[in-house]
Amino acid sequence: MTELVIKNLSISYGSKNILSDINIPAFAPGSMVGVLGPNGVGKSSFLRALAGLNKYHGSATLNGLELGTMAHQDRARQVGYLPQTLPQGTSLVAYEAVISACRAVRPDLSHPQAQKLAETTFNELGITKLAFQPLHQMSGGQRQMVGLAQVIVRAPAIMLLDEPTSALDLRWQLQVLDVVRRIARQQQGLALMALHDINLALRHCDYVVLFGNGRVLACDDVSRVMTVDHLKTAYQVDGRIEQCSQGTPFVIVDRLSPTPHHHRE
Ligand SMILES: Nc1ncnc2c1ncn2[C@@H]1O[C@H](COP(=O)(O)OP(=O)(O)OP(=O)(O)O)[C@@H](O)[C@H]1O
Repeated sequence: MTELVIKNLSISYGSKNILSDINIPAFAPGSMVGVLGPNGVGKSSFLRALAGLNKYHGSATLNGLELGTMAHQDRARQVGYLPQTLPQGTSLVAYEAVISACRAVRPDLSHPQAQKLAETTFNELGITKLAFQPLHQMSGGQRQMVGLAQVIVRAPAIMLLDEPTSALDLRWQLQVLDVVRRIARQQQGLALMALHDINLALRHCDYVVLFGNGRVLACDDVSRVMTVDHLKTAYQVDGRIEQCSQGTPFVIVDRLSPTPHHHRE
């Protein structure tokens, strides 16, 4: 059971307000949640706040515990965060990096158990070929997948993934989102993912939180969240919401909106 409840949350840097009045009711456990919105709206800041890396006002509780003040070790166990840009990496090989991520927060596992878990995770993500490659010799996409493996082995209640597919080609985007979905379902946890590709989000998420103009424009079931108005308000584009032959909504962008809404600084 994983319950994330966000009430009157706001995030600012100094006197600069980024997001305010964020109220998000609990999502059904096992859900994939897309965090969408234009560049600079605050998606990363929001995920970082939930990960305990940015201060916030208001409340964000995980199973009743305030994320901002949770003990470091508890948060490391409960909250898995994948940053947007991963460090260049060390000369550690992927397998070692994943095992040490696991051992850091799961003293419950013996070394052989951690090894087994790392192997299973590499298999599941389809990246066994990378296991013995040093991180600093990897491509951006390969490092992104190893970073995700580090999150997955920790088996957190919530995964906060900042653009987890940004460096991945089409096939790997699907592979990664399928694995994240399976894990979220199995563990009855939550995966919150900042995504730029609206159609990828509409296809893979259960819910979408859409930020625009410093607040939540919409937070709803994926089938209802995206509207022509929201596209215009959030992204200043004119577009349409169509349905593909399999019933999934998708967005077609026709043009930039002729009368752009005020752009947030
Ligand atoms: N450490 C910081 N100090 C001051 N301002 C910051 C800091 N980090 C981010 N910002 C500002 O906060 C706003 C939100 O940034 P954030 O990275 O959260 O947006 P985003 O929605 O993730 O953007 P993108 O889609 O481009 O990654 C931006 O205006 C950015 O300039």
